[in-house]
Amino acid sequence: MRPPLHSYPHIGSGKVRELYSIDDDTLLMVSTDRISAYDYILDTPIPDKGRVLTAMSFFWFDELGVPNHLAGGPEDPRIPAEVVGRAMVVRKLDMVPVECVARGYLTGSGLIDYRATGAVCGVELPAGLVEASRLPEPIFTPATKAEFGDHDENISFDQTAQRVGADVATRLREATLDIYATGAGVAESRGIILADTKLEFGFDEEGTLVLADEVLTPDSSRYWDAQTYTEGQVQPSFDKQIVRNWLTSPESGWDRSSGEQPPSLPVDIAERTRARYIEAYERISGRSFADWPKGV
Ligand SMILES: C[C@H](c1ccccc1)n1cc(-c2ncnc(N)c2C#N)cn1
Repeated sequence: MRPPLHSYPHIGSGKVRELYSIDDDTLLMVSTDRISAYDYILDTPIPDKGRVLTAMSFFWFDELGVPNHLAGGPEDPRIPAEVVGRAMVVRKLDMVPVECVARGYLTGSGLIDYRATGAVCGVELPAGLVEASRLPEPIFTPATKAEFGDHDENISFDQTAQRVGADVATRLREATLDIYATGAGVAESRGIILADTKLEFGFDEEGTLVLADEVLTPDSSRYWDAQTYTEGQVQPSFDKQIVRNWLTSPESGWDRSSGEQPPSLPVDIAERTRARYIEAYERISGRSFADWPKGV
């Protein structure tokens, strides 16, 4: 008999995820079907988004083979029935207070930093790079963890070392770049570009640096379709572009500059977005989403 979700104290909320305490050493991380766009959490859920992104994290934890915080499988008996398939039982860690970002391409806040300084997080880059340029080699671009709703702030490696020590900063950079390289290589072989990703790490009770949080999901990474990749322009998001295009189309009646909450999504937009998440998972993992557990 699975415990009810309400039997676990709720201890944290992210934009699209919830965190509960199972016991002193274990947490339950639940992914919802919520989707964010243009810094808003939309009021229309994307059916199965939580399950697809959880399936992706389980795939990557398995594929990467590095120490991670998983404490159970997708159907662990501690997972309440209503969230089976979109929850992970994880070891409680002493989390490192740094967002560990790897970038293989120049976009977003990295492009803004580059245009202002010629560098990203203090990493000097060649002149002449533009939106979506592939970098000569992937770079480690850490950031501070922003409060709910704020954007993370990019910091340099030295600033990271001041926060966590030079040795840990070095280990974070190495682990982040290694994981990105593996993820980008697998994605590329499936016709998908992993432009960048954000990882989180923590220390377990033995002092081992452990990969935590979600891993290489479309919520923690930028995924682009390699077939449409064109340097010099903002790339369509593999998973969110359908939503973004509808929200910025006359059909939605929404004005992005208004500061107003976006309207509800039409059913077909939500359904097509669900299909994109499933396509990303199945192409990258080579697994069928139909085989993934589902709660009640
Ligand atoms: C940002 C993220 C979060 C997710 C979902 C909802 C709200 C926050 N979060 C994860 C931990 C965390 N703390 C201790 N041990 C761990 N293994 C983890 C993990 N992962 C703290 N925050």
